[in-house]
Amino acid sequence: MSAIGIHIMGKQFPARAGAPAREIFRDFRLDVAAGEFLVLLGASGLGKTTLLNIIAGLDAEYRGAIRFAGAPPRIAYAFQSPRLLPWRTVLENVALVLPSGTEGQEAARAMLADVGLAELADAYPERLSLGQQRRVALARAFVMRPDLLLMDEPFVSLDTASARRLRDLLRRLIIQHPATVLFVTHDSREAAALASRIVRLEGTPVHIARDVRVELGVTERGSPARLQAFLSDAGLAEPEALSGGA
Ligand SMILES: Nc1ncnc2c1ncn2[C@@H]1O[C@H](COP(=O)(O)OP(=O)(O)OP(=O)(O)O)[C@@H](O)[C@H]1O
Repeated sequence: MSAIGIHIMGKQFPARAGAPAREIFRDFRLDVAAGEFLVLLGASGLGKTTLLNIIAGLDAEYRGAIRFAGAPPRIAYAFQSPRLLPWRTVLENVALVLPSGTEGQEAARAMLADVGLAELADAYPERLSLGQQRRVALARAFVMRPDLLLMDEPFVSLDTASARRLRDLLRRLIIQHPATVLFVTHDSREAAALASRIVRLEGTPVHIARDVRVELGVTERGSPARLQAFLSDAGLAEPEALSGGA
């Protein structure tokens, strides 16, 4: 697990294709405690993916620093789309992130069983539904035993029931394999269903509008009415219904 200190003094994107230059972050600070399940909630286009990319080390074009307590963490990143390699089987897609050899294959097979896909190990991704592909992406993230798990809207575009099943699966996986999680979504009910802490981001440049601890039990997290009540009390309620709601 991993404690993280984020300080982005400046991050801009230059003008492109008619869009003006944009300052995404200016003197932005966020500390994340080890073992926290932190959901970053915010509207589309705000800079949430940019923040994950900076933390992951994929985007180094910013001023500031990301500090990790202790040894550099093992980071897994679940992207918005599952990003499976179509020419590799499901098993190979999961084993890809592990050293080659029998042990890796066995670990990948066990993780596929954990996400309920043992029978599809030898299938190719094109045969899988979007929900199944997202399960493979979860397996690929967890099989490397990450200290820090970055998740960028990993359940977007799923129907309500599939999104709920995947959230239940994610909660179970986190209990089995504890990690610090930074999870991006624009869906406040999804945030309340999963988070130990919700940080709502707003504005350009981005600032923290709300920073709320979530202390709901498993039963409460499964109740849309209870989640809605929590969100209203916390000042996080959305005016409109959102896709993939809890
Ligand atoms: N490489 C780039 N060059 C120029 N602008 C970019 C680039 N990447 C992102 N942007 C712009 O920066 C802003 C933030 O993008 P980002 O993808 O981080 O937002 P987001 O909050 O994750 O949105 P979404 O929920 O839609 O994914 C957007 O306006 C986007 O168009």
